[in-house]
Amino acid sequence: MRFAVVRFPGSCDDRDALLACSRFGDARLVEHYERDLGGADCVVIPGGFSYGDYLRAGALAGLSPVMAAVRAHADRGGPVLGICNGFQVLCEAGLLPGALLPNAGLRFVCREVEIEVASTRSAFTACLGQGERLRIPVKHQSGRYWAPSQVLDELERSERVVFRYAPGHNPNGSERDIAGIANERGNVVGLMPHPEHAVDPLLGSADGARLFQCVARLAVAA
Ligand SMILES: NC(=O)CC[C@H](N)C(=O)O
Repeated sequence: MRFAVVRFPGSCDDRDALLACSRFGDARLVEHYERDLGGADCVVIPGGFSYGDYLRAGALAGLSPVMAAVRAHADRGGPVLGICNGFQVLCEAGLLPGALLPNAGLRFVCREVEIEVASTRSAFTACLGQGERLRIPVKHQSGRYWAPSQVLDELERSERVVFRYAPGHNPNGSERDIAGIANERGNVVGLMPHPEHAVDPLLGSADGARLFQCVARLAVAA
């Protein structure tokens, strides 16, 4: 599998994302000004503070030239994973519904949390167990997932809530404990926790590696 990790000015987790992807395939950086993805099979939009989070986190990155290529890739059914700032970018670009608002406590949170696999109907969770718990760190100031209640109902009904914070682990006040969601086809996933920071027991957890492993395994099976 060929992974493309998209980098914007202010991205800061691109190196960890490259490391995580390189365990399961080839991984290369694609810059925000590029207009094609170099034949990548899977796109990862990493965490950080793209464009300094000016205007709203992810808003300016969502307008970058590279996002047209990401959108075309997603429209073809290609897998896209947005992590933290990447999730914010995907929401701002309209590839995922809803928005990431400032944390309920109005503080930056940086800690390990437990999340549960709420749906296996996505390219990154199809190989995981329903209800399975993963230990993964969060670090953000605008991580409170919000969408109108009809949208939340529809996300739940169509099994597009992919990850939930385990009881007592919601760090930001996200609606319905939502930690990650998917688009209708299940090929585009965004989540606030950072699987790329949890890919080795030396880091405290290797649970995050399973998302990258899953998408690579599906590609081999296809
Ligand atoms: N770790 C990150 O990706 C940070 C996300 C984001 N810019 C925030 O703090 O809200």
